[in-house]
Formats: sequence, C-alpha cells, structure tokens
Amino acid sequence: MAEQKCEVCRKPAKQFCSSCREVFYCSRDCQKQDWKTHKAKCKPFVIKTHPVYGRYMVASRDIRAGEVILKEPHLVIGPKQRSAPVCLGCHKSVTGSYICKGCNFPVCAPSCEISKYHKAECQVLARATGKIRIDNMSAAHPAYECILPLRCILLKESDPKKWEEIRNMQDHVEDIKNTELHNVIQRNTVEFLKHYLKFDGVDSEEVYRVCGILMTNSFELKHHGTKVRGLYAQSAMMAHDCIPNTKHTFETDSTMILRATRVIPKGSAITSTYTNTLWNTLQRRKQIKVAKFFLCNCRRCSDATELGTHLSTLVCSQCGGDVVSTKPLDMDASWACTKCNQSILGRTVFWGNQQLYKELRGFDSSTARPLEQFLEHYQKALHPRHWFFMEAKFAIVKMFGNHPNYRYRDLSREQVEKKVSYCRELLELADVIDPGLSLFRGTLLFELQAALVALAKILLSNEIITKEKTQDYMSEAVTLLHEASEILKHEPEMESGGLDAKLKALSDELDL
Ligand SMILES: C[S@@+](CC[C@H](N)C(=O)[O-])C[C@H]1O[C@@H](n2cnc3c(N)ncnc32)[C@H](O)[C@@H]1O
Repeated sequence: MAEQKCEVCRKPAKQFCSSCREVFYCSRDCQKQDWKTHKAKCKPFVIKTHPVYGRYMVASRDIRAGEVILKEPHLVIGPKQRSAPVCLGCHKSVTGSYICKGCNFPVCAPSCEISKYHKAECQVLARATGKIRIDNMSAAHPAYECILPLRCILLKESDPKKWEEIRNMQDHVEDIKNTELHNVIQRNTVEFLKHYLKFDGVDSEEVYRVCGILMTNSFELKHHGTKVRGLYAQSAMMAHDCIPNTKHTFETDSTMILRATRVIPKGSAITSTYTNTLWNTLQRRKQIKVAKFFLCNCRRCSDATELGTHLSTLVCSQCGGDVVSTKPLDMDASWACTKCNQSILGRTVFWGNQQLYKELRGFDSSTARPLEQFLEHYQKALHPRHWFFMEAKFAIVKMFGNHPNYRYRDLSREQVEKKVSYCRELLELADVIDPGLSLFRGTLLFELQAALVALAKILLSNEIITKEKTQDYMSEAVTLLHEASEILKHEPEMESGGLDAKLKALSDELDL
C-alpha cells in the first residue's frame, strides 16, 4: 500500500479515521484538530457508477448491522403529487376554516402563513388570476401538484447549492413522456405555473424536469401526521434491491436516518427497496416500472420460486403441482406446472393477481372472518406460502391481541395458537426477503413474544401445562422481546417512551 500522508500536516501517517477509513493522520492531535472539517465528509460509503443502476452507493468499509450509515437533512419537502388539501405552512390536514390571506390556500393559522415552507411560494401562488378556491378538504386537489416542484425551483434563488443538487438528479423525462402522466404534469404543473401563475423562474422544460426528478428520487415520509414527499441528495443515490440491506426513519424535523439492517461488506451496494418487500415479483416489478421506470432484475426477481419462498407460486388445477413463471424476468412469459407442464398465460396470472389483491384490500379491517374465509377459499389455487396468504396472515397477526374486537383476554386458545404459528411462518419468510433488523422482523418478533405469553397463560389456567413448563414459554418470549426492542427502538412511534407504553399496555392486557 502506498505511504499515506496526514490529512493535517502531510507527514507520513499510519492511523486512519475508524468510521470512514478514508482519511489518515500521523497522530491523535492531528485527528482531533481535523474533526470539525472531517465530520461533514465522514461516511462509510462512496458513490460509484454501475452500468445498470447508474450512480449508486457502495460501502467503503464493512458496515455493522444497525449502524447509522447516514443522517441527512432534506433538500425540500412538500405535498405528494396527489394530495388532499394540507396546510402549506406545516403540512397538517386542514379544515378549511382559515385561509392564507396571501394566496387563498387553506392553512392552520396566521403563523403558518409565514412559515419557512410557505413564505416564498405564497407570493407566486398569490398571482393566480382567478384566485384559487379549495372547498373539499377530503379529496385530492390538482392545485397541490405544483407546490413541491415550485418549492424546488424557488431554491434556485434562495439556495443555489441545493438547487444544483436537485438538478444533478436523474429525471427519466423521456420515459415519462410516453406515459399518461405526461399530460397531467403538463397541465397541472407546467402550464399552471407558467400560464396561470405567470411564473418565469425557469423555462417549461426545466419545470417538467423537476417533476421527473421528484418522481424518480422522492422518499415518502410523515410530517405532522401527513404523508408528504421529500428529496435527500445522498440517500437518493441508493439503488433498489428486492432484499434491501437498509431501512430509514425520519426525525420530527424530517432528517432522514439511514441504518444497515444487516452487515454490509466493504465493496457491496447499499440498497433500499423502492416498493414493498412482501409483494410478489409480478406486483413489485410492475410497480417499480410504473413509478421508477426500470425493471428490477435482482436475484429474487430472477428466481421463479422467489428464493424458495413461493410468494408467487400457484397450484396446478390438473395435478396439484407448483405452477411458476417459465421466465420470471419476462412479465408476458407463460406459467407452467413443474410436475405436469400444464401452462397458463402470463397475462391471465397478472389479471388474477390484481383481482385477488383487490379482494384482499377490500376487507373490513375490524374482523378476521373474511381473511380466514379467504385463506380457506383459495387453498386449491394458491401455494400455502403465496403472497396473498402471507398478507392475510400478517393482517390476522396484527389484529389478534391489538384490535379492540380481539383483545388477548377475549381470544380462544385456537386463536392464540394461530397467531403464534402465523408469526413463526412469517418470520421464516422475513429471514429470506427482509432479514436482519428490518421493521417487518421487529414487528413479528414483538407480536410473537406477546402471543407466547398469552398462550402460556391460557394453557396454565386450563391446567394443560405446569407452572414450570410456562417458564419455557416465558424465556422464549423474553429473548424475542429483547431482539424486538433492539429493532423497534428506533421507530419514531416507539421512541420517547412509545415502546415502554406499548409494553405497559401489553402487560396490563395480559394481566402480568
Ligand atoms: C433514486 S434514483 C437512484 C440514483 C440514480 N441511479 C442516479 O444515477 O441518479 C433511481 C433510479 O436509479 C436506477 N436504478 C436504481 N436501482 C436500480 C436497479 N436495481 N436496477 C436498475 N436501475 C436501477 C433507475 O433508473 C431508477 O429510476
């Protein structure tokens, strides 16, 4: 290795920054002296260019599971593309009882009229010739589509560095032009800003590009209880993977905290998911194509059995064998039984997927009966571990013991046993598709420990097990709870006492 020079005094150096391992020092004094400057640049990753992903984030050293990879403030946040009226000062939902005196958009109160988010755009929105009127507070209103693009463009004057970072992002403009979104962007953002608001901060093409940048790079987050979107310069460089190795949370000021969910070896891509890890391949690929304009070819998407999870597998109507795609990366390819070769058209499978997903999403969330009927009804059509069954089981896991209609004290032994068994099945799945310190695993570990305690209580009170035997249940529950707490402690709703409150409510419920 070439001799390294001290970052501060340029003398030969052997010590290095233990966090990024990129910068060398001759002594602790020099390192201490440099920390103020180095702190801002010290990261365990570099941005490289990949022939398929484009720019992407690569670990510059081994990263530990749970380690914070990056804490990053937003460049800009604001309403989602389709948004019901929200306060432009703080993004809370609005009743319509107070209207901004400058621009006629609903806001919470006078303080929101002059908030840092709204002040600059208010002057542009105020130019609306016919004055904007927003009456219905519960339906999406097209006037909100221009807000976040406008906030980005206004940075050109107020914060040119941020504006350059935004302009440097990928836009997929040519792909968007071929979709039905083209006219929506053109009408509700480009023409609205240029013609209705007479905004001349940038030309029409640049406005369109900003819309493409927002579609390609935005993260969804909650701000004051409302789902909004935001741009983050470095986190946007993460490539997608259907088995991601990071998770992210947001602080109340919308700073993003990116953490490794498992060990990321030096030289590996640091990835996030642009979709939902529980969805099956057809659904994930379709959604990524529509929202992010590429087709994922990761190892999970390339494997017809989704790495043995069978989230996509159907049951053959002729022989009961497994029916899987003949070419998983070709959405039009036919599907065939691995035993008898009976085949089905790819588009028929896709159509069936959509219908069943609609059915599943339409169920009343306060009763388990439709989910249980769904599990029975499709036994002959779907593999026992098919995505829809896993979704239905996850919904039951979250309902039993948590929903007021299904308090632990009201559950039967069979219901609690069902919850335990579904948790174990889902944890096996999580170990493949979302392993390590993922929110999915954390949630399942928490639910499983609670169900085990509830089950031990039922079995003991019915004299099915002895007091000594309950210790086995309890010690497993304690181990699970310890792991769940380690994972969930960073989730916003669990921080500042949220986890303790959840545990207290659970122990009251279980009468411990
Ligand atoms: C948020 S940007 C990521 C940064 C981007 N690669 C760049 O150079 O600016 C998302 C875009 O990156 C590309 N990309 C990310 N992950 C990918 C993957 N797994 N396969 C192919 N393209 C990917 C796609 O073009 C996608 O729309």
